[in-house]
Amino acid sequence: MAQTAPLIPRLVASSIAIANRAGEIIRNVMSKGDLGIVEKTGKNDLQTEADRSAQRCIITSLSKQFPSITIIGEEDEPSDSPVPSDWVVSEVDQDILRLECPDNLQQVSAEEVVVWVDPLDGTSEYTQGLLDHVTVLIGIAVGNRSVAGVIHQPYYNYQKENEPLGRTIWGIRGVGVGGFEPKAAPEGQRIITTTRSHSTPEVQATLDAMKPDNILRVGGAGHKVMLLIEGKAHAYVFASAGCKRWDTCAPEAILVALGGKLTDMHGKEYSYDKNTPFPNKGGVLATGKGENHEWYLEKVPEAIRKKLV
Ligand SMILES: O=P(O)(O)O[C@H]1[C@H](O)[C@@H](O)[C@H](OP(=O)(O)O)[C@@H](O)[C@H]1O
Ligand SMILES: [Mg+2]
Ligand SMILES: [Mg+2]
Ligand SMILES: [Mg+2]
Repeated sequence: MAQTAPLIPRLVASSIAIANRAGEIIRNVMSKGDLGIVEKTGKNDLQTEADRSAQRCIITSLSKQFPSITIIGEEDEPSDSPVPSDWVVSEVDQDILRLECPDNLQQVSAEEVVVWVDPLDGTSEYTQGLLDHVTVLIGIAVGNRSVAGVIHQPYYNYQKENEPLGRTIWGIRGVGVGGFEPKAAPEGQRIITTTRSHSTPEVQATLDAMKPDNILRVGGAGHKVMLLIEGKAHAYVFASAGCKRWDTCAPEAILVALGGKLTDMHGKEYSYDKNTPFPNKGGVLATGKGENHEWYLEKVPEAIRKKLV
């Protein structure tokens, strides 16, 4: 079966198993208690042993299984960093291989594929114990479009007894989503999710212009999109640079597979081409299925929009 399925479902099937292993590694680092925190260049921009190890697991496993694809990971890691053999995943999720693949994804070649890896999204929150903000993101692009994605939540259910710890959700444009129950956000309200640690006067002014009933300030790009697809928020609004392609590639594919949308503050979709610069300089506007994306775009103050280029 694995040999006969097209490349994109095979990549998703492998990414699910790999993201699960990365999640175990992230939990193990936390349990051992030595996070090995390094400060990177930006505000609240940290890297831990969990980010480094999870990325090694993901990139080594993906490149062994798919030697000709391009893989771009968030963390700068020496290519000869040691990778224990039990971090190299060869399992695949068999259910994904049985899915019907749409015509436009049938013939994709490995050379057209770019995989954007955020081994641990929500690192600051991880170091602060806000564990439900943490995700592992594996986004799959063909050419410049995000077409499929996997979001793993290593700490899903961590405060519940007798419930399985962690879960993995996936989405493929034109196929659908799995691993969770999609839900619409409540009618007659406007709930917006945004940054908890990178706010600016422009970010706040944009939120104010949208007159939300409630603002959910949480960490992690993956976590914020999860709030949209599980019906806890109507829009994710971040009128600032700072987010990167590996933050949005996987969430965008899952959101779009469900009928939502993710663009910059000009309404333009981001390119996920292998040569594209990493920063999402135009900000992030993501809306759930049935939301009027244009309405949110129109509310962005013009002076703020102009700065986001
Ligand atoms: O993978 P990390 O570095 O944890 O990813 C960051 C994002 O780059 C950043 O945009 C998010 O900012 P906000 O939460 O302030 O929106 C941050 O949470 C992480 O996801
Ligand atoms: Mg980071
Ligand atoms: Mg991230
Ligand atoms: Mg990260």
